[in-house]
Amino acid sequence: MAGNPAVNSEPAKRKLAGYEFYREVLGSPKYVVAPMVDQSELAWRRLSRRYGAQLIYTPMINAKIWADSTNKVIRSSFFDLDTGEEGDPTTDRPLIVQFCGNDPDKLLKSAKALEDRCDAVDINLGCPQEIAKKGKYGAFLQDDWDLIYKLINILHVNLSIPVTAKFRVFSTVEKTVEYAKMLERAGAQILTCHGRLREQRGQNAGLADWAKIRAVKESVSVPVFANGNILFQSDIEKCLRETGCDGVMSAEGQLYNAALFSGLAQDFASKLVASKSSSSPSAESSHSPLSLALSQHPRHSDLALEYLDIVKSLKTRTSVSAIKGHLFKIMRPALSRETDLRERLGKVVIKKTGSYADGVLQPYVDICLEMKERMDRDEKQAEGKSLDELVTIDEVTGFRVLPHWLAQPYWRPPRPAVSVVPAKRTNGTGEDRGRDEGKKAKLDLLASSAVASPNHQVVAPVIAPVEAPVVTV
Ligand SMILES: Cc1cc2nc3c(=O)[nH]c(=O)nc-3n(C[C@H](O)[C@H](O)[C@H](O)COP(=O)(O)O)c2cc1C
Repeated sequence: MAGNPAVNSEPAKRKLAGYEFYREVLGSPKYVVAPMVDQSELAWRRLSRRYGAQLIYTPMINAKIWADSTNKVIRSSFFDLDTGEEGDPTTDRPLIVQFCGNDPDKLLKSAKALEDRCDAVDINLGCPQEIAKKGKYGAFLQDDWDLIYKLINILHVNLSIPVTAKFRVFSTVEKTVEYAKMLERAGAQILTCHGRLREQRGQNAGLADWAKIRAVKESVSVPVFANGNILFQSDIEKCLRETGCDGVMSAEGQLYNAALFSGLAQDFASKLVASKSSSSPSAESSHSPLSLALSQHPRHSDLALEYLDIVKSLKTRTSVSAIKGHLFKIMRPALSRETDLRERLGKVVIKKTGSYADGVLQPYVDICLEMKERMDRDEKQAEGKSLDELVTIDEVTGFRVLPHWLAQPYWRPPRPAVSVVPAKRTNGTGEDRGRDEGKKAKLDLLASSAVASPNHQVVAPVIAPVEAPVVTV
């Protein structure tokens, strides 16, 4: 049943709701890939599912543009209905399609067009960008609760599938909780709580506040996903424990390492470890630190080539900007040293239309193959050393840096300098940030995680792409 007793209007026909929907339709996903403009596209979703992602959101679709446009090219740049690949029941599910917008009728019209191609429709209430301010959507709806209620409720009542919502926190726990309850009353059947404020974006992104996420989880009865502060696998378990949430959603951490979730879902673990350890030069046991590292942090040039193979195999056209963006991020650990390859990657020009058959993507493939050759060379040179010997600690953040041939998170040097404050809670949030204890941070932060060592909280280790400004939508 659409069983939220607080909901005003009941949907026209029965559909699963809340935990029933979460379990029976979605399969109780814990490891979730975030909606990302130009980055959670079909090809990336295929790759991510191979590496343990259990639920994925599409990039946000502008409901006004979709509803107003009859142009097939424009529409298919958001979601390709023709090939049948997007939302395919066997290869692209579970899938949540995300929309942004501020007009209930247009939102409904757009969502109706895709309701048969996904498991739920999400509303983006978190985008803090200028473009969202101008268009009055995303986080800029945060001040208009009546409108938000209408946006959610019209989908709740009229769609055959559930509606969900992704939102940012307010400056107080009380207001955040009140807001989350309103979203639930309106009919949202899953809430994703991004633990940052609307103002925390770009260089000021800072840390997400897990305490607020926990308060949200405790105050609603629908499933809640926690979003923010996930760089390494160790952060995932910690986040689930400290927020009590049903799942963890990652955006940037997963973009830099598509294997962020690998091995976490049980049935997936054995498959992955088997395939990766067989190609491990050391042929160590699958429980050895090295093979563990390889399953969680595969060789990035392999991931890049695998991604390109997927792009080539699809009838759905992946945008050139998406491909380039992914390659820069995936191979980032080595691009800062292989500067000629970085330059070549930046200069590749591919036509913005047409199929990728017949070697159109060969310039990218060549760069990745060249990268692979160089990484194999470097790895060979390190043969005989244990992973522990190869791991270094970033001077500024104190985080682990794995060998440069392995996929791993990237964080830009924090601005201003890393600040550390005594932790009042152990949730690793930025809520109590303040005093700058300068270099002490470097010594304290030998943790393998994005969030804090037990006694201190890091402020501002935000991951950012090297080739483009940060987008925290
Ligand atoms: C490249 C990129 C594109 C994004 N696009 C969207 C989007 O379309 N919709 C949305 O709700 N959030 C979007 N976001 C925000 C993420 O979904 C997520 O809330 C945010 O990055 C915080 O998660 P993280 O700390 O794991 O990166 C985007 C983030 C990035 C990095």
